[in-house]
Amino acid sequence: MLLVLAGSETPEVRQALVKFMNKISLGNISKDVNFGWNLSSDPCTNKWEGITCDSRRQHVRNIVLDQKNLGGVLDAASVCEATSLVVLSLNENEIIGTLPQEISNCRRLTHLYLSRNKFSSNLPSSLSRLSNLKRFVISDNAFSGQIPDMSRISGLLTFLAERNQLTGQIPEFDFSNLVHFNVSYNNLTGVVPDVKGHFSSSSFLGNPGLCGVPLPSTCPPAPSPPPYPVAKKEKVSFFIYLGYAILGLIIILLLVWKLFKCIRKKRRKSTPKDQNKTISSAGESKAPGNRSEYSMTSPENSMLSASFEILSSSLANKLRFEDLLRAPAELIGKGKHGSVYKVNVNGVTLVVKRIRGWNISKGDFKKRMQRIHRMQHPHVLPLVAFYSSKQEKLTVYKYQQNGSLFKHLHSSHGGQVFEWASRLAIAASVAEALAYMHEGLQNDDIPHGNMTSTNILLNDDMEACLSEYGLMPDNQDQTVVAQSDHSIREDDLVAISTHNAFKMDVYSFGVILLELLTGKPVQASGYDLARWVNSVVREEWTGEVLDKCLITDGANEERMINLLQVALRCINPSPDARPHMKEVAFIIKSIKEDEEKSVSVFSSEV
Ligand SMILES: Nc1ncnc2c1ncn2[C@@H]1O[C@H](COP(=O)(O)OP(=O)(O)OP(=O)(O)O)[C@@H](O)[C@H]1O
Repeated sequence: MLLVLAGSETPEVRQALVKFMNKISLGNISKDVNFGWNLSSDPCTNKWEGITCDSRRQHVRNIVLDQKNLGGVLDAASVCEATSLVVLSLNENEIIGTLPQEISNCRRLTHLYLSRNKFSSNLPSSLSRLSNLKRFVISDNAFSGQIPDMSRISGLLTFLAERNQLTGQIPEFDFSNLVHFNVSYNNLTGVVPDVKGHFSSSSFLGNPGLCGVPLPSTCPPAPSPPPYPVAKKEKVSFFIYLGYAILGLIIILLLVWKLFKCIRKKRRKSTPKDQNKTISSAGESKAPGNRSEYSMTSPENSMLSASFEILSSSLANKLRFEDLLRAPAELIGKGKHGSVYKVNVNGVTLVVKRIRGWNISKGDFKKRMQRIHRMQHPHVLPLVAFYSSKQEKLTVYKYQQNGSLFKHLHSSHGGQVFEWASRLAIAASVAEALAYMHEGLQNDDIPHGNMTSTNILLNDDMEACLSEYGLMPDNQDQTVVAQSDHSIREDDLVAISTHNAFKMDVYSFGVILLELLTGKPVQASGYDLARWVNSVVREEWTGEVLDKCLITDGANEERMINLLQVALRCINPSPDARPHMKEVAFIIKSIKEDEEKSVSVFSSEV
């Protein structure tokens, strides 16, 4: 009779798995009906012991055979025929022999647990090809030889190899990423590598030939290089030349110091003259942190002031355009559309964005800024004032000392995790704000135009505010569009309509969600976040894109995946297939509510 096993592993895979089981169990266990591993059944639909499959019960994902009294050898070539295998756990058995090179055929393997067995011989060099590996545990075996180079496995979180017979030096590891690392009680030698303060001596103890921090034994000084046989005469002339060189250096330093003093004197004298520069010729500092002075010529004074409008009533009494221009300004950034200055006026710290090259009339700019200002939302940073002349436009906002989302995601905070709940709250606030603005400004054709994590600022209560709404020149800056929407081909640019510009905001918001979920910057040295996430997800390794520090911090993976699905919809290459921000905001709000409920249930249980 022909046995038909619908939607299951192929006969070849089943055969390979049974072969693996025969070898690892020394041929005894396949006869044991309780294990159920045989050719007339299917590992997923007939639930072979120790096997779990994917949700559609088609492919083997995990093999967990801990404490099963297995005393044979590991046939890696056979078990890796199950190409979707993610977890292989064989802890606490009596398995003998080697870990074969063919283990690298298990390309998707993320967890490999082999502790407390009788494995021996060298670890295979092919381990470095298991690029998805997160946890590797081989403690309490008799592995010998050198630890292979696993530094290319960027997602490795655990490497536990204590109580083996490993020799040689500890190779390079990405210690800033590793969460668990232990090579104690082996025969390793040499200097302990820089573990960046992440691991204590207990990870290295019991290796008599190891030395250096964090172990108590200091390493002997490196042998000094053999003395260079220099003739006495040569030595003397060397010192003479050295003397000349030092003298020359002192003279040069003296000259530079004199020159510097002269320039400073001249500058002090010429300061009153420089203050007559107009705003359009005011010097821009070349690097953030330098100071530059705004100032204006008196004949134009009244004309310039007339183009200046204050919108925030709380600052209206205090702020005069002249004060703003005269105040010392610190350049804090140069973006695609101009420069940003931090200015202190009458005790209030403001940010002035100087927009260049926007071909919009004074009147249209004024109407646009007033329209945006009327929208008011708690998560949109209000405009304090604006200025418009033919050559340039200025917008003024209150300075947000907690900085941008970009800064919080991508700068180090002393090892502190930017926690999942905060990231989700930011996603929800920004989605809500953007949905509100889109709805109110749809008829005026004013999208945000430049949604980036640098334009999401955190206020004094660490709540997200959307900044610089509507500052992108309408459809003018096509290269900006092309840069931020990677789905748009250059020859399609002419076709970009305002409708698409709103959908562009949705795309850019999706990318911000990816930044929140992965903790990775949008672009760095040739790599592109949206493209990378799409490629990993296509390979069905969805969970792999999530920020590791969130996972180790106990963030809920299911809700992260839900948010990832929203992000993927937003970055759909086809603008029309992207959802409206209103729908996006609704979904994120419900994910956030789920999160809050689970936290409150958890705290009431505690
Ligand atoms: N109101 C503000 N308070 C504090 N920091 C701000 C404020 N506005 C802008 N910044 C910060 O100033 C820097 C420069 O801002 P800018 O908007 O020019 O840069 P960008 O967002 O990288 O470029 P662009 O918006 O032109 O694409 C950014 O780091 C931004 O987060």
